[in-house]
Amino acid sequence: MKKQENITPILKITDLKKSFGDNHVLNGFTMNLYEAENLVLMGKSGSGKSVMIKCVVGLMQADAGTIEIMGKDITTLSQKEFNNLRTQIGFLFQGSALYDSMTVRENLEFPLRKFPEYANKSKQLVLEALESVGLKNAIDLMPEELSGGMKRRIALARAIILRPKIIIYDEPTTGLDPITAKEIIQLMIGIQQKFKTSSLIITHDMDCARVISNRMILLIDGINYIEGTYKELAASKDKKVQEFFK
Ligand SMILES: Nc1ncnc2c1ncn2[C@@H]1O[C@H](COP(=O)(O)OP(=O)(O)OP(=O)(O)O)[C@@H](O)[C@H]1O
Repeated sequence: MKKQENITPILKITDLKKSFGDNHVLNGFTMNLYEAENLVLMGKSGSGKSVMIKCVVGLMQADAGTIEIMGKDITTLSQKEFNNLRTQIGFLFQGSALYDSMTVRENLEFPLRKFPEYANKSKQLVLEALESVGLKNAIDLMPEELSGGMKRRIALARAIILRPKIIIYDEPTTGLDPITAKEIIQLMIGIQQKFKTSSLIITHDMDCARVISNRMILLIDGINYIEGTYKELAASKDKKVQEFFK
């Protein structure tokens, strides 16, 4: 992989700290996400991955440290500026999180509602997003009529509908059978290539990490304990690192 040191990261987290009483979850976590890369973040259950993401999207305030999205320190932004910046981030949540009472079309239109500028284009954006995940024909179906893999695809279509620069995937393959999981991984790779998005992928799925990652970070003891390619990390002699590759 090419050297990234001289390129400005699209997401830059520096020395992030967050504690809940005596529970020191993030102890100076630092990471950079670069343009058009697939970065996998791994950490044991309870290691602070969700806390970190919540800080990035403004759902939680860090105790210390900085978060820069596309060169802007989020703590210095007004709510309006921050909301605008957040449209540059798409999410694929654990378990797809579709609204059960809405059709696929309505689920996809939902993130567009807040933006009057998309009112005229919404039909086209919905169709393009569905086409990107190969499910144009599912537009009028209800979520209950979709398989788990289809739901995940629709959730992915919703994540990319505003053409975000960054996509955060939270456990994208959890709950899927191995074949469907592979299909979703291939789709994620395809989307990254088509839209040149930068992806931060939180996963416990080693197969997913091996196939998709350009780079990996292990969140251990509240810090970026080690980062490198899958191969580099898999070859580590460090016991804490080896535990992930057993
Ligand atoms: N709002 C909160 N109040 C108190 N403690 C919290 C809060 N949110 C998270 N924590 C604690 O922070 C720690 C990290 O939780 P977090 O949800 O970030 O883990 P995670 O790495 O995402 O785990 P998993 O892989 O299971 O999703 C846990 O000890 C959790 O109990």
